[in-house]
Amino acid sequence: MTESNPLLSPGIKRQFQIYEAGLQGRAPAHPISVDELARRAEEVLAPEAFGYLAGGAGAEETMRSNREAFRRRRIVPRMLRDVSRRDTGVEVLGMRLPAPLMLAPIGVQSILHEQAELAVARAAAALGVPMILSTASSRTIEEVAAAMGDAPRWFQLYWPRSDELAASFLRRAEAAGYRAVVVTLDTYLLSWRERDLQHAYLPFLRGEGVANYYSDPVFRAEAGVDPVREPGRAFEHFAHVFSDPSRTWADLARLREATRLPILLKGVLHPDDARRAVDQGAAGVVVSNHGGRQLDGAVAALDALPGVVDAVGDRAAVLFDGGIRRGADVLKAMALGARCVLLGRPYCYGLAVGGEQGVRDVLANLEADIDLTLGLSGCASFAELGRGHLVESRSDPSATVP
Ligand SMILES: Cc1cc2nc3c(=O)[nH]c(=O)nc-3n(C[C@H](O)[C@H](O)[C@H](O)COP(=O)(O)O)c2cc1C
Ligand SMILES: O=C(O)C(=O)c1ccccc1
Repeated sequence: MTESNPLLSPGIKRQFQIYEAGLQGRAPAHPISVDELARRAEEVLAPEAFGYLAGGAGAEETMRSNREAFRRRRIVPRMLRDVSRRDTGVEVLGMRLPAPLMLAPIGVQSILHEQAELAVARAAAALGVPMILSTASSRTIEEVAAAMGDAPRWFQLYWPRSDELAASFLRRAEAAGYRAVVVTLDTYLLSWRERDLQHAYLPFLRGEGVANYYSDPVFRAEAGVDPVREPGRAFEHFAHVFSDPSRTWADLARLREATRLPILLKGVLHPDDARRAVDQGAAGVVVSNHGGRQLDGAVAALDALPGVVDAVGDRAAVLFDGGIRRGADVLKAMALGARCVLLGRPYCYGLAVGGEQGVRDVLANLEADIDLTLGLSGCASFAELGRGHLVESRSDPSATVP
């Protein structure tokens, strides 16, 4: 009955679904709280896989500060503003999204679930949430596209040492219907990750996350070996070609020439870098510190957002990731000027615990929470939201001194 009422918003529908199931004695299949879901993921995953997923660089200060920056900001809601009909939709690079949400590129998902990126792709397609597929995925560009039909998808590029290999990845992504390229800039070196070092665990060394490389004709030609017959030598070439720390802004023009797709640069934190990205033709930037997994000590992603938004203005889209866990986080990032946010670890916890259904539940719950949070802030759409809806408290009220 509640399902068919057209006046009910997605948030209210989801609440009723869950409460009505409760009347029939059925509890939600998966934890509603992302923190609880992470604890469940820790139970089902091998310790080294969970450590890889949940961990960050160094002392994990930046990872923690991503969350702390959200806690420091509080919403000041407005009253009596007729929010009976709400629209959580936004437009990103000409694409209409039901909510300001996309799936962040996350590599090597085979360490989390047997269906890996295919389960995530199906969940994303079902909910209309665009997926950004990692270069380091465990399933290929083409396999993931086939699992998505015509649902929206972007491709994340780890910019390899070889321009020919980069061009080949971009050709494959174009041919497989990916509509934009997100070039990740912050991973030209692998950071010092203490959990992974303690477990002596690196997924690639175990043959994970190399599917797009080993299936690529240019990679195979350049490696000069058949990855199936000589996995050791193929891996050596992968390690050599994966990234190039000597790259500079001057290289960007060549990358742009290699594709017709719009390019976004991910890992931008400084306003001058954002300006430079846009000056050189980027369609957007993703304000991100890689979920605190790269430079420990780096600024919290949310603290970097307003400066980048001011530098870019309306010349390009500013996307955001790092620490998004619930609707209020999405609202705060949007209030500071993000066009939309990328969700990282939470959907992977859902994948680990419940496969495709686990990811669907995470997304449906978050979309519901976004709808209700927008309404309770006194806004009928994100166009009504601005910096005036936030205050910053001087210190984190829940911070603890260890
Ligand atoms: C296990 C793991 C793998 C990741 N792999 C990639 C990747 O292949 N490419 C990329 O651009 N970012 C990658 N990231 C970073 C995410 O895209 C994103 O920036 C980050 O997870 C956002 O923070 P959150 O997890 O707090 O939401 C990875 C993150 C995690 C946790
Ligand atoms: O682990 C990561 O954070 C990450 O970005 C990555 C890098 C290379 C391959 C797979 C994932």
